[in-house]
Amino acid sequence: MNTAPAQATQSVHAFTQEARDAIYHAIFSRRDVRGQFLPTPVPDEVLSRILTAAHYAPSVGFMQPWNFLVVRSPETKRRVHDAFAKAHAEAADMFEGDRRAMYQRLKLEGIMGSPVGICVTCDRERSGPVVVGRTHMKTMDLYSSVCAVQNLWLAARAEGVGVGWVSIFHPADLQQALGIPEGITPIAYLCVGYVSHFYAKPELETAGWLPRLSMEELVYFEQWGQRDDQQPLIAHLQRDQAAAQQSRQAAAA
Ligand SMILES: Cc1cc2c(cc1C)N(C[C@H](O)[C@H](O)[C@H](O)COP(=O)(O)O)c1[nH]c(=O)[nH]c(=O)c1N2
Repeated sequence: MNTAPAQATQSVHAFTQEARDAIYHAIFSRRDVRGQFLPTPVPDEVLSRILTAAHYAPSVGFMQPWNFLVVRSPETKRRVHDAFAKAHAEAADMFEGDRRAMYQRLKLEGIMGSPVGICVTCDRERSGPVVVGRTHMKTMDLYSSVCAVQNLWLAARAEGVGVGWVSIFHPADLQQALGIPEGITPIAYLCVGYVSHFYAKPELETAGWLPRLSMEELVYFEQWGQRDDQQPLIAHLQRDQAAAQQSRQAAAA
């Protein structure tokens, strides 16, 4: 992907081309990993870098509402897996016909197979009831913890470590499995570990569950729903999405 802006608009603050390429490479080759985990332990120095990256995420009112609960024991993982299995069986019944059969064939977790689990949480009371930026949109603290997850996910990809997000739980069951008190919201249970390979495409895309959407369908101008193919931005988006597709294939090869 040609990530370099035209020379005239190059910011003096921009990273070098090599550094920018590395960032985009992490973004486009990051995958949700469910099944290719290796038993190789993730060294603490690597885990520490990944968790520190998570902690440097943006947060509403600088609330930093997250905690990171590291799970290594098979007994704890088993409890988490039991909670998943219950919700997963219920989830299958929510899909109809062919979709149900297809859902049942999907692998949607790597809880026992990954060496480390990390539960990212949100403490909604962390900095008191009135938070800068959360005064009117109350879920901003939850989104902040999600930002931490994304930082963690990208840092892990750069370290060659796979991450798989599991969200098929009754939250109360996950809380019970991990001893998380009622006032703390579980945001993500992440399966973390080295992998044999990263797939080029999302597994749900490969399975035919859903395709990747085109950028030009998603970008509106001035008013909701207003598309404009004549905007020069659209041609750039088409080129960059095509390049992103190619770069992920090259990365997988
Ligand atoms: C909030 C949230 C929750 C979940 C996910 C993601 C996110 C953002 N994903 C992963 C999801 O299926 C995956 O990101 C998409 O299919 C796109 O694939 P890549 O992440 O690009 O590989 C996910 N995957 C899975 O196997 N079991 C799950 O329960 C979940 N839950």
